[in-house]
Amino acid sequence: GCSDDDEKKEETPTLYTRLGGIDAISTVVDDFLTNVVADTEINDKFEATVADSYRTQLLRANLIDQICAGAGGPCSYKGKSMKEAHAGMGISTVEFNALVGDLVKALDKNSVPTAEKNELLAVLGPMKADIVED
Ligand code: HEM
Repeated sequence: GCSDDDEKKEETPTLYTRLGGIDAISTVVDDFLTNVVADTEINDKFEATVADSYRTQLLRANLIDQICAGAGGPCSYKGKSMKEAHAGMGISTVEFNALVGDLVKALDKNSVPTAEKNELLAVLGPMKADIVED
């Protein structure tokens, strides 16, 4: 009946909501891409992307959708699988970690709290196996 126990508990909002929704995620992705392009450890791999504004915008849109969807938001990722997208690039663990560092910097710049930061990294971390080739 009406006991408190039967009532719907306050559910924790999705990670998507706690990150601040699509606008906040888009800002993080923009800062992330800025960091990547400035990161001499990995920016050689993005030379062709940066030289082509269509490719840059597509990458931005795919990253926003991927993070939104992975965080439980109302987006669907329409890009390639991580294996397909990175095949033959020879990405190393060192480079993978550098890119994650660039994402962490972007999350910190936007004051994303530790819990949400770690949850997002836990969504992306398992993709390493499909991206790194060393
Ligand atoms: C968790 C880590 C990573 C995630 C979530 C991720 C995500 C993505 C996504 C969503 C795409 C677009 C796929 C498509 O076009 O359909 C992409 C492409 C790409 N990624 Fe990654 N990536 C990661 C790590 C890396 C690393 C470590 C490097 C290199 C150091 C890298 C280099 C690239 C390049 C060069 C492209 C192609 C961009 C273009 O289309 O011009 N990625 N990645």
